[in-house]
Amino acid sequence: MITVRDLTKRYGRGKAVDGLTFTAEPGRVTGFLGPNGAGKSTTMRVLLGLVRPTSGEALVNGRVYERLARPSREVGALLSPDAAHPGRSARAHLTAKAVGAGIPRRRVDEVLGEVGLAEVDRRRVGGYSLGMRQRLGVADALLGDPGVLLFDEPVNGLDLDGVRWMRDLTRGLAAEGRTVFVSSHLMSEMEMVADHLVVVGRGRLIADAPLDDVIAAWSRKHVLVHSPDAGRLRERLEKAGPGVRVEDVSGDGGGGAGGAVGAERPGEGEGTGGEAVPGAPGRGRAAGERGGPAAGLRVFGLGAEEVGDHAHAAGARVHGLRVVEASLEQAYLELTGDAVEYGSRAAGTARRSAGASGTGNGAGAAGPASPVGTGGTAA
Ligand SMILES: Nc1ncnc2c1ncn2[C@@H]1O[C@H](COP(=O)(O)OP(=O)(O)OP(=O)(O)O)[C@@H](O)[C@H]1O
Repeated sequence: MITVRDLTKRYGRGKAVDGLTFTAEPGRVTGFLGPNGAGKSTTMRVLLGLVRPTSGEALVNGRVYERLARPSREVGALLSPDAAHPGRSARAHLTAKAVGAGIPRRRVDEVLGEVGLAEVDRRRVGGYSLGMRQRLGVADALLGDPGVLLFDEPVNGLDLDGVRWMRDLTRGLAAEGRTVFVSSHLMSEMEMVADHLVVVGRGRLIADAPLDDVIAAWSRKHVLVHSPDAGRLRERLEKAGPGVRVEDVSGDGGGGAGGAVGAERPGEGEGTGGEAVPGAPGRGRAAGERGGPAAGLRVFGLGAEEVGDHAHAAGARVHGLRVVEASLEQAYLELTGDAVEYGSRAAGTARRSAGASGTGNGAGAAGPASPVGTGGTAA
């Protein structure tokens, strides 16, 4: 179990971690997600006693690292693939650590087998590929058979096989009842591996909730429709039933925390299979082909066919219509839109226009507008 309470770490004037509170429970993979510089590594380093917090605490099994009786039996960590000396063999590295920590030598053979390095255990680590060094880092973390595991960006630089292997291993460790805490800036990877997410930006908590809740609450499936007759269409849709809700895409920056639109994401939109929608927020509206500009509506609670039928019945021209699926990537961009330390201005603008403002900088974690707060889940 990991408990982080009101943790702050200051470097000079800046705060790498700023009042962070969350827990990571046994038996599940807790994804620690955030853009570069969000404070993930610093939090892990505080947990491991490598960095002293400015205030607050970070506990493993209820204790600060220095107070753990046998630390390597309680917590194992993969912080970097380069933790072992390049001149040593994997076996020598692990044996030295086992001897130092009072761990039986047979455990070295077990972990070498577990990570698939048994055949190359006497080769110098300097000749290992990144994937092999990452496996050695995992063997190191598992050596004391700890109940808590911290993996900092474990799939960075791994090929597909390595990513799959790491994913299976991570899930397997949680299935054994361990607390598995994995950092990543790759939302797609987290979607595959995490049960629960702690999302941070600029050192502050943005969300702390089960993965499915983050996706559902922040990135609801909806239909995006663009029409030069949006007013008429909106009127019609609003009468379609109590479960139907319509938001204006333009104007207020997306109508709240609801939905980023696929076309708003960097690298997406124009040119993706001809489904680009004119008038994506932040870029101004494209003029309608006939008549006035096409305005965008997000329609929650109806399918694409129904929206199309309503448009037809209302006599509203449709210039674009597509289903926006819920995805973690989309949710992540919404959540961290204002919390990106470095990033292109255009991307940041697009994200903010997707409704992230007001949820970034930690405000959303506790604010009443946030459906993915710490309140319900981090007790
Ligand atoms: N030793 C240090 N001295 C000064 N600033 C630091 C130090 N370590 C981290 N920082 C700063 O603290 C902030 C958080 O860094 P941290 O490495 O914890 O973020 P991260 O979420 O792990 O990012 P990344 O995904 O890029 O590794 C960054 O702005 C970083 O520059």
